[in-house]
Amino acid sequence: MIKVAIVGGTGYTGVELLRLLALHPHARVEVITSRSEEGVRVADMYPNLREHYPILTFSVPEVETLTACDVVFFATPHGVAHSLADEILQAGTRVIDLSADFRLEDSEEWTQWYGQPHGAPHLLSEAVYGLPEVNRDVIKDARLVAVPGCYPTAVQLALLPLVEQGLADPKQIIASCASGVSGAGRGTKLGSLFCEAGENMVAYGVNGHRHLPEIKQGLRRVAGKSVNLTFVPHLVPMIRGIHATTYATVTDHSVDLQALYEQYYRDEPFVDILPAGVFPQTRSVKGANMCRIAVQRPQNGDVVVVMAAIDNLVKGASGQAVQNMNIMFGLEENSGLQTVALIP
Ligand SMILES: NC(=O)C1=CN([C@@H]2O[C@H](COP(=O)(O)OP(=O)(O)OC[C@H]3O[C@@H](n4cnc5c(N)ncnc54)[C@H](OP(=O)(O)O)[C@@H]3O)[C@@H](O)[C@H]2O)C=CC1
Ligand SMILES: CC(=O)N[C@@H](CCC(=O)OP(=O)(O)O)C(=O)O
Repeated sequence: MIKVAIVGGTGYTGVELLRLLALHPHARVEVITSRSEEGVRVADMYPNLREHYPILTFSVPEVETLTACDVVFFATPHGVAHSLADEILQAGTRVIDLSADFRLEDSEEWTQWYGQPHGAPHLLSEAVYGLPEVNRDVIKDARLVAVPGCYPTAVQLALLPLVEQGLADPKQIIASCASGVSGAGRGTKLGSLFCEAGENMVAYGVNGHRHLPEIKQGLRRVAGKSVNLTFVPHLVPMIRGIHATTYATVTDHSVDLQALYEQYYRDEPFVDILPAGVFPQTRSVKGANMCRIAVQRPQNGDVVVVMAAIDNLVKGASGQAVQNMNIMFGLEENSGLQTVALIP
């Protein structure tokens, strides 16, 4: 059994890790941290988990308690993994970070977007970007994995085949995305209140969202050159879900894009290319570690529209984190991830 510690267990991605790992055949959560709920049993805070974690209790442990585990997940705000990752890695325990601390390869760019100094720039060269569809071979041997953000997961999976094959004009790619409110985390925020977000749709970060450099970095790595991306996120009245609609100008009209996408993702357990004319719905991935994608070139014109839907807390965070753990520990990639989406 892989011994797991979760730092930040009371947040939405933390409890989603608990849900997925509860049924994982080869991993057991031994330590779960929280400063605000120290001493409270998981079973008392999250009644859906009662029978799975009857005695596990939130704690504020010494770092030695974390390093007694095989892997530590960080489900914390930016900056927390910076301060602890080095010591944990030095003790021989692996780190899977759900925050953005190790996603950008350039520490100065990170500082510019996250508004604080990078706390562990010396670890960036070994951090592996945990998008298995691109980096599976490197993830296998990684000690430190940076799990992609939710929007970056959806947008990159939507665009990878086009960009890698040089079929999208890099001068102008657009991603218009919508997120459920759980994307903002569990902390009290005015914009997450029911009366604010419950019946409303609003764009934000239009002048520059911190996921923009992450998506551009990922696309640049597969394209071998920079892409000019316009990224506009929206908050919509859902609890979970990301829907990405991406637009690109096609450079070669002779390519059968449906066939390209089916071929590109044919061996991917967690990417589903929908049949032509069927479009992804967020409810078709709710609770599941799955990205459903549709590709369409309206009226056979110059523009291709690629749509992707994920659950921000699963393929957009905790499910992808468990997928990374499975790869790092040589397990079946779908261990503990065979959940079926909830409709309605
Ligand atoms: N929500 C989402 O859809 C996604 C989130 N992410 C990223 O995952 C991370 C967690 O997100 P989410 O679960 O939504 O966040 P939440 O705000 O819901 O939870 C944050 C957790 O971190 C703990 N925490 C806060 N500050 C510290 C600290 N200084 N030291 C230790 N623990 C701390 C909190 O517990 P306590 O205060 O009790 O210690 C809480 O358990 C973030 O970096 C987020 O950006 C990534 C993809 C998707
Ligand atoms: C709705 C909402 O507020 N979403 C968050 C993104 C959540 C996420 O995936 O981001 P990180 O892991 O990079 O923090 C936002 O726009 O900042």
